[in-house]
Amino acid sequence: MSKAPILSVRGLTRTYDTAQGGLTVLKGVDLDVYPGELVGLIGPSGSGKSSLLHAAGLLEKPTSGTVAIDGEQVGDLDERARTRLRLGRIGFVYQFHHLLPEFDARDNVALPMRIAGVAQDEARKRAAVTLTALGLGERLTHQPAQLSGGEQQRVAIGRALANGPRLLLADEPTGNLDPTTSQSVFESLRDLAKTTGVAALIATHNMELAGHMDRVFALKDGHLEQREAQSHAY
Ligand SMILES: Nc1ncnc2c1ncn2[C@@H]1O[C@H](COP(=O)(O)OP(=O)(O)OP(=O)(O)O)[C@@H](O)[C@H]1O
Repeated sequence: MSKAPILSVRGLTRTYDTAQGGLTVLKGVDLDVYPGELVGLIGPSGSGKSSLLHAAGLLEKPTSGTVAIDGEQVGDLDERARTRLRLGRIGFVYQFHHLLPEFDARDNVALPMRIAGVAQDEARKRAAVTLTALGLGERLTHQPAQLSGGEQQRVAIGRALANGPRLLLADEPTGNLDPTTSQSVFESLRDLAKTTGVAALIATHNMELAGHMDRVFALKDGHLEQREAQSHAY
């Protein structure tokens, strides 16, 4: 691939202190994710997928190794700079959407823009455009409880993309959805990655979805092993 990677991880290790001593879950992970690319991260429960996402998303510092976002090494940044980078350049999608129940769909998506300093009218306008692209143009003023699970997860994707991030990190984004809904939420995510050029790293237990990503890596004994993405059209 000719373009520079958006996420570049080198020699990443992560050891947790536990009552039984140090538990090393990542033992030297190298990974590049490129613009517009969807990379699947698979592995059994406890293999370290979330640990890798948290380090890549600057939520936690690795024990050793480096993380670069858009070529910028983040290891030496102070907490304030990391927070700014996270807000502006990284979007997160979780298994459970964590939407604010008292906010409607549009305001949930507008919120990260408001935090980044965008005026309310403008933030709402942009949120409406994003939600319309996600097929929710008719649901802008619905609160999360008035939306289906798949719709809620689409709002969560819209919120993750609100500030035009370069990197999207998703932890089981379709984990609590039925297969058909899960497929259509994944397709929305894939379309957005392709149109916006965001680089996406997606942890999943769903092998069917993993097969539709551009590349797939399995975490095994603390290391990444590339797997063949058996891509076939839906
Ligand atoms: N803060 C922590 N302190 C101690 N151990 C931890 C901590 N966080 C995670 N672990 C352990 O590290 C291992 C990897 O956890 P992680 O959440 O990264 O796995 P995962 O692959 O995302 O699992 P799952 O698919 O179940 O979400 C697990 O054995 C977990 O118990």
